[in-house]
Amino acid sequence: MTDLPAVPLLRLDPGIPMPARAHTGDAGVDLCTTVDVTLEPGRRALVGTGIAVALPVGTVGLIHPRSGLAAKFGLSVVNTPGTVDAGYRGEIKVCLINHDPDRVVELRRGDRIAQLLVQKVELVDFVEVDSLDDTSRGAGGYGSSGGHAGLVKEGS
Ligand SMILES: O=c1ccn([C@H]2C[C@H](O)[C@@H](COP(=O)(O)OP(=O)(O)OP(=O)(O)O)O2)c(=O)[nH]1
Ligand SMILES: [Mg+2]
Repeated sequence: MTDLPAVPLLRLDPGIPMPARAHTGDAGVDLCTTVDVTLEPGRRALVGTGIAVALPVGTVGLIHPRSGLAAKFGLSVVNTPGTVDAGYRGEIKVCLINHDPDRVVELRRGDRIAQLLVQKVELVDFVEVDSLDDTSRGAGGYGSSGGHAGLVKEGS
């Protein structure tokens, strides 16, 4: 399903299973926490996954939240998606955050807490210039195309 060779993966914690896809064709492999974590509302924690990888140059690992945990418990990743550089050989870690305003999130060692996607990435160079070409968007951004009126109620 890919023209890339299998990615070398070191299991730093033998008690944690190989990352795996829940279903054939899934974009990501699930990552587990190596530690129990209790996250009070609004709190975050950096947790280990027990794995290290050697991604091919020209690819990047992206750490995404799991949608089920996000929808059910408000659990997400602070820096989503986390960036795992091809040259990184340390343990992949995940900076989890509890976005739920009221409920504590309790995670146990071995729970699947996030997912790792591997994508090809262009390693472009940058060249300094004096001006940029004209486009219809120009410098417009951050809502310049409209569509936000009425989304926020007066006084909120
Ligand atoms: O969710 C993440 C994000 C990053 N990393 C590791 C792999 C990545 O290659 C390295 C550096 O990440 P990043 O470049 O996002 O962090 P930084 O704050 O810029 O650190 P550095 O100065 O080390 O680049 O940390 C993780 O294990 N998990
Ligand atoms: Mg960096």
